[in-house]
Amino acid sequence: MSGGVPPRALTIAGSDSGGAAGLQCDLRTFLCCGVHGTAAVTAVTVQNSLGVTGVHEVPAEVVAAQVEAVVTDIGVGAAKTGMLASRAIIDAVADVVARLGVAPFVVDPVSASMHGEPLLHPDALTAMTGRLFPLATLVTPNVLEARLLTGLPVRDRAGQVEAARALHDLGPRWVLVKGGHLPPDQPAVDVLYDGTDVLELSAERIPTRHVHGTGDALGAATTAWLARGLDLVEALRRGKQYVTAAVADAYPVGSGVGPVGHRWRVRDWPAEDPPPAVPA
Ligand SMILES: Nc1ncnc2c1ncn2[C@@H]1O[C@H](COP(=O)(O)OP(=O)(O)O)[C@@H](O)[C@H]1O
Ligand SMILES: Cc1ncc(COP(=O)(O)OP(=O)(O)O)c(N)n1
Repeated sequence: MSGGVPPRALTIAGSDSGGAAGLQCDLRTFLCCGVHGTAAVTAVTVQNSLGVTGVHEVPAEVVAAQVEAVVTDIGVGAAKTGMLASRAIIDAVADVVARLGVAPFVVDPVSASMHGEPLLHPDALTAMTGRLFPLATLVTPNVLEARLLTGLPVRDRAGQVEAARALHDLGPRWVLVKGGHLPPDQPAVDVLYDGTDVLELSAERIPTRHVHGTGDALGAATTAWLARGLDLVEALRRGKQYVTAAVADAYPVGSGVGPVGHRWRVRDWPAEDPPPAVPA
């Protein structure tokens, strides 16, 4: 990334104090994909490997101001959303993204932590689908979010396709229904739908309990590759490769669920050595 202006990507997301998911995961992934990362913080969560015990929301106008400050000065080649917390924040994000023409725009409709604590007020769901989905290049619900948003059972691949079709009717260009939460005997298959064709992105399910941050890693890597100019399908293929490698590189920290790993991208730095000095 030396010399010249690097590609830039923006995450509009919450902070995970445990460092596994949220904007910490997104910024780490952006770097690992060769992109300068920027962040508009939506909420501060009190979170570790065992779960979320507190949420402090950022005022909606401050979230929008962060987006505007980044877009109008640094520039944004692609953006993603993570935890948006409230209807007011969703409305503010939709307004500023539409006004500034932020695109491509990846919307991960994060509704709960992997331990089940809510990360989105229930009354914000209609704003998510009504305001944000029509602006989205890609929406990336997991199986639980697809159930919540459609009311469909979504138990297998056929259910993923049915949900993707229903969600596509709400206005996004592409829908990806992720398969990480399907039963462990099924492969990790994500279903992509563009209104006409269904494409499967499949990977072997890696047997680990340390899967905190999978959704964010997939969305952020895809956003990074969009910022680098790839088309959606190729960016998503690389995002899927990234998250599969990250799950394979997951590690335990804390006494609960550990994070997916990003160290495979910097393997050339021996663990015992400091990273190269930054020139003054
Ligand atoms: N054990 C696993 N092995 C390989 N890939 C996985 C595993 N668990 C999740 N994934 C992949 O991680 C990505 C995120 O999926 P998912 O866990 O469903 O989303 P979220 O993190 O939003 O709940 C998807 O590409 C999914 O297929
Ligand atoms: C602050 C914050 N944002 C998002 C999440 C959920 O992360 P995600 O990668 O979508 O899901 P898991 O793979 O961790 O289930 C979070 N926990 N905190």
